[in-house]
Amino acid sequence: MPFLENVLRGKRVPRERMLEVAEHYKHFGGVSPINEQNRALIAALGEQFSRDGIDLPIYWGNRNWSPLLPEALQQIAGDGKRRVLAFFTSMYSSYSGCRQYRENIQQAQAEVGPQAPQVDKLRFGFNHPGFVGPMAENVRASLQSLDADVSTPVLFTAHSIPLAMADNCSYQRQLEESCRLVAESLGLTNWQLVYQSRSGPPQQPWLEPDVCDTIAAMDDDQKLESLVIAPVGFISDHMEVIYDLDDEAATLCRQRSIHMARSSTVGTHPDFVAMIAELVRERMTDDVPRRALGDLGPWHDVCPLDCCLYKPTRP
Ligand SMILES: CC1=C(CCC(=O)O)c2cc3nc(cc4[nH]c(cc5[nH]c(cc1n2)c(C)c5CCC(=O)O)c(CCC(=O)O)c4C)C(CCC(=O)O)=C3C
Ligand SMILES: [Fe+2]
Repeated sequence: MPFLENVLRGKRVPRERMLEVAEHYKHFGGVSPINEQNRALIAALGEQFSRDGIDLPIYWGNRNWSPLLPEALQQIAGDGKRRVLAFFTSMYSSYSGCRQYRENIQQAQAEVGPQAPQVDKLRFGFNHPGFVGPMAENVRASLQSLDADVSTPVLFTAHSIPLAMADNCSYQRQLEESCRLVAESLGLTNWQLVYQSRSGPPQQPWLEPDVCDTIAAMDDDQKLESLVIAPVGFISDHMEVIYDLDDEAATLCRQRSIHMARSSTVGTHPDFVAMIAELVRERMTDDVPRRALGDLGPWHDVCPLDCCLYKPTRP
């Protein structure tokens, strides 16, 4: 509950929703797997840095639970470091995944005071071969586990956000691009981007369609035999994946006798870990090419002033 209170402070999300989500966490002993997953990613990245000859320490700061961002910046300052590169654990631009983290960093810098390091964020990786490649590999593995071919429906999922948030960022455009790149690399013929984990009040419009609504509609329309759900909007199998997909969506599929396979997120896939190191190297020297697949090109290093603006309307 204290974690959820932090997440939702000042947000337009009903209290009943918070209590409902607390139940999701209680299914897993009241603990999110995300901290453990971030520890694993940091360990893998440390090994990658050694292999790549990148002699930099790695720190970790969360927005809503310890280890918190101000503690991390304090530690960095205490170690005498003046400049930091920040990897955000989201591949996409939105207020939640971009601007809010930048605001959190500024607040943490203010807390630490004049000794606080300068922080530069790395570009988003939604169209990087080190993200698209592993995602495609995981979708292929799901198809194989179902003994299914490329005409099997694949639902790519991402966290829904309020339309008022989506209007001021490139979230949907980047997601569509990731999905298209994964789909084209595998030759998928029946895929769609849908959304999950919406949490606002019903009268507030959020990105649609919802994953479960889509499964029900597709199955009503034309009986579904098998289905792949690929959570392209996340980088680890945290609560939104293991509850909202592996429990809720999986239950719906079981009730309707649909064979469903949920693709793994990229997690600590070696190519993804190597991507993070590459994004770091890009910013250390001028001779590292900025790799990006598809039409949108490498995303910006420095956010423009109006990047991912969002003024939540209070209830
Ligand atoms: C875009 C996006 C990502 C993807 C990008 C990224 O990864 O950053 C993401 C990831 C995550 N969201 C997470 C958890 C939660 N998100 C909530 C609520 C919200 N998420 C939002 C957006 C996003 N969320 C929004 C617009 C809200 C409404 C409140 C607000 O405007 O801020 C709530 C409150 C309860 C609820 O209503 O669901 C919880 C508990 C966890 C941790 C899971 C774990 O613990 O394992 C992760 C990785
Ligand atoms: Fe969230």
